[in-house]
Amino acid sequence: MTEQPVFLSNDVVARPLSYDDLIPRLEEVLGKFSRSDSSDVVQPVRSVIPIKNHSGFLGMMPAYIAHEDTLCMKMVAFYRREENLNLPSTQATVLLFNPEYGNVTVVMDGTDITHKRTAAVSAISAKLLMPAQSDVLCILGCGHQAFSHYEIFTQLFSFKEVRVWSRRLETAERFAAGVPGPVKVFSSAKEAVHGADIIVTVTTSSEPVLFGEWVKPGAHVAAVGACRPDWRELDDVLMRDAVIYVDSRDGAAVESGDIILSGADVFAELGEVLNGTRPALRNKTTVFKSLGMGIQDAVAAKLVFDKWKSSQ
Ligand SMILES: NC(=O)C1=CN([C@@H]2O[C@H](COP(=O)(O)OP(=O)(O)OC[C@H]3O[C@@H](n4cnc5c(N)ncnc54)[C@H](O)[C@@H]3O)[C@@H](O)[C@H]2O)C=CC1
Ligand SMILES: O=C([O-])C1=[NH+]CCC1
Repeated sequence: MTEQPVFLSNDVVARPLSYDDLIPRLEEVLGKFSRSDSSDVVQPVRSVIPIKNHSGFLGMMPAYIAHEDTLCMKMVAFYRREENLNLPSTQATVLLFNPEYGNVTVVMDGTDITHKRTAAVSAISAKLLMPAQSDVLCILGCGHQAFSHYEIFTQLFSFKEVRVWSRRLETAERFAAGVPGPVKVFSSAKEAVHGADIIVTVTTSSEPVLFGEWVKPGAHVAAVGACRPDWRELDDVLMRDAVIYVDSRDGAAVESGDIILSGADVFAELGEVLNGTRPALRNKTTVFKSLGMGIQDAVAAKLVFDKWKSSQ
C-alpha cells in the first residue's frame, strides 16, 4: 500500500496497446455507461479550466469502473497551436489508483492512450453507422489523431480510396508520405469530401471545416475535434440534416459547440446503440460527435498496466 507509484513512459505504454484488445473493452464500457440503471460506471463530465495566458485548457477526467475495480484520472492539456510551432496540441498523463486504499499505483504517459482510444471509438461508430458499402474514407486534418484514425480505419475496413486534406498542403503531403498505404492528397476540403462514404474530422479548428452541402447523403461523419462549447468543426446544415450520435449526452450538452450552437438534437449515445436500446440509422446521414471520456482512458490504462505487470 505504501509502495511508490510506477512510472510508464510513452514508449512502454504504446507497445502493448493494440486495437484488437481495446475495441471490445471500449464497447463494453460504453454500453455500461449508457445503461441508466447501471451504477457500475461512474464518470462525471470533464472539468476544464482555461489556461488564460497561453490559450490552452487543462481537463480533468476521473472515472471509476466497479466491475474491473479500476479507478483512474486523466489530466489532459490541449491548445490550438499554429502548425509551424511543431508542438503537440494535446498532452496527457494518466493515474491509476488502488481503489481499496486510494493510493496512486501507476503514473503513465497518456499520449498514445489518447490517440488510440479516440480512434478506436470513432471506428466503433463507423462499424455501427457507416454505409454498408463504404469505399471512400476522407480525413480532414493531418495531425496525430489523423495518423491513429488512418491506422485503425485501414486495419478494420477495406477502402478503395483514402483521401486527406489539411489546412496546409505540405502537412497533408507529409501525412501521405508517412503512412503505409496509398493516400490521395487534396488542396480543397470540399473536393476531398465529394462522394466520400465516411469522413473523419480531426482538426484543431474552432470554425466549421465540413459543410452539410458537401456531404453525400447517407455518409457517416466521425467528428473528433471542437471540444469547447464555442468551437465548431461542422456547420449548421450538417448538424440539422444528420442524425446525431454522441459518446455522452451530458458531455455533449456542456462541451460541444457543434451541438450547442446549432441547437441539434442528440439521437443517441453510442452505448445505447451497442446496448440495442436505440437504432443505428445506417441509411441516413449520421454524425458521431466525439468528445472523449474518462472511462475510455480507464479501460486503456488498465489494459496497459495489466500487460506491463504480466511482462515483469
Ligand atoms: N474526441 C476526443 O476524444 C479527442 C479529441 N481530440 C481533438 O482532436 C483534434 C485533433 O487533435 P490532434 O490530431 O492531436 O492535433 P494536431 O495538432 O496533431 O493536428 C491538428 C490538425 O488540425 C489542422 N488544423 C489546425 N487548425 C486548423 C484550421 N483552422 N482549419 C483546418 N485545419 C486546421 C492542422 O493542420 C493539423 O493537421 C483536436 O481538436 C483535439 O482537441 C484530441 C483527443 C481526444
Ligand atoms: O478526451 C480527450 O482526451 C480530449 N478530448 C478533447 C481534447 C482531449
